[in-house]
Amino acid sequence: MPGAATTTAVDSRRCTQHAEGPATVLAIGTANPVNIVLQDEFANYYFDLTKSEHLTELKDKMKRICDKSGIEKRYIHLDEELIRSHPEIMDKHLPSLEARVDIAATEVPKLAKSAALKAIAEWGRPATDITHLIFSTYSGCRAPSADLQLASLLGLRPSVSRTILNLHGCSGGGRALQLAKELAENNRDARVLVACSELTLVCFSSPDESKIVGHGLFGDGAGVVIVGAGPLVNGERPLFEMVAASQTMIPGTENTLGMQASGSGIDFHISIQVPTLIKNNIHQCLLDAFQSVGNMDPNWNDLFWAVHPGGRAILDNIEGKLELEPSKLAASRNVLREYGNMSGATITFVLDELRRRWEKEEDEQHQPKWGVMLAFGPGITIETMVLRKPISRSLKEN
Ligand SMILES: CC(=O)CC(=O)SCCNC(=O)CCNC(=O)[C@H](O)C(C)(C)COP(=O)(O)OP(=O)(O)OC[C@H]1O[C@@H](n2cnc3c(N)ncnc32)[C@H](O)[C@@H]1OP(=O)(O)O
Repeated sequence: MPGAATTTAVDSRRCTQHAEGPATVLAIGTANPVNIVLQDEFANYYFDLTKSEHLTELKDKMKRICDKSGIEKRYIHLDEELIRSHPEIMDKHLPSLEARVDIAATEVPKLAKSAALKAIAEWGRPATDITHLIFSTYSGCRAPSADLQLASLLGLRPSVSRTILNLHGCSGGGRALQLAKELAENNRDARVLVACSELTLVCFSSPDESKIVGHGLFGDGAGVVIVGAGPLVNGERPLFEMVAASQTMIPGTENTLGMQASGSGIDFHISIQVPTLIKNNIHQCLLDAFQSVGNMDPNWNDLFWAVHPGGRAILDNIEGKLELEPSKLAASRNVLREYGNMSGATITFVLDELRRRWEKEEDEQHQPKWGVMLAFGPGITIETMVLRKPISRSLKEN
């Protein structure tokens, strides 16, 4: 009977639809715009660009922030030429959201494509083998959105299962990676392309006391990670095992970190309390994460660390609170120094930096086996993922 045959097929599919192994990161690619701004020249560059030289106190404050930021350079798509063709971006009294969204609609997926091509090349399989796409950005204000654009730019199959995450801010990368883990483990043979692409263009504005810290820290970049669970196929190489992931928010902090669309672009707010709030809550958050995998009393210095470098003070506070050796946050500090805070894309750069450091180290035996990834965003939301270095790189041939 056709009905019985269908039921049998559905039941049998339910038994076999899950992956055999844990989700793993299989490849990472990153990209930045070509325009580089040096941090020790940023105050002059920014106040000149925005014709705000007369705001001397604010400019001095920007210099102090830049000096203490731990950043050496940032990549910023917005340059003088773009501003000349869109003067409304500089004038908060003129509507500019439409112009910003128009530019971002092209540039955000384009930057993601550059990162994705590198990740796909490392992965070694055709782009048409991607089954799921998750795109995270704070620049999206239209549909169809950047996920569809990227799928077309990469020639993904029309049936690729797409999800767009919008305005998760700096925790967007962490959120997207958790979703990728769930998809990979629950859908046999799924290969999930996670793309995070961020351009400060949508929130760029002339100097303003309330946004000065963001303008002093944020940069542009895109990171792409390909995630898949076993059985891995010939050529696939696991970089990180994604052991367990969780999201939590710090109660009562809804108004401390946020973004909102306005006529003149995306407005943002970053409270001076953010580093302290993270410091006060990080220990319990980590204990919960490690207890969920049966490790009741982890030694934090035995782990490797991939922490979103939201700002130098956030890294300092985490290091101090957990009494971490200075080397533990070296990958995060290096990414902060070389790129600034690229919001949701930053965590992919940190993972990339970590694995590159491992590749250069000769003494693989003494590298930590377990690690943790942390990303922070509006809420304040903390995305945590317990990671593990893949036990074996020997793969199942097919
Ligand atoms: C958007 C998202 O989704 C998630 C994110 O990642 S949001 C970004 C998260 N990042 C942060 O919250 C920034 C963390 N802060 C820092 O890294 C550091 O405070 C800093 C680099 C900005 C300054 O370094 P510091 O060691 O604290 O120096 P400090 O001398 O205390 O501060 C320098 C100036 O910055 C000001 N400042 C620091 N944080 C500020 C904030 N959030 N807003 C406004 N001003 C701020 C201070 O008041 C001080 O001003 P004055 O010099 O006029 O007194």
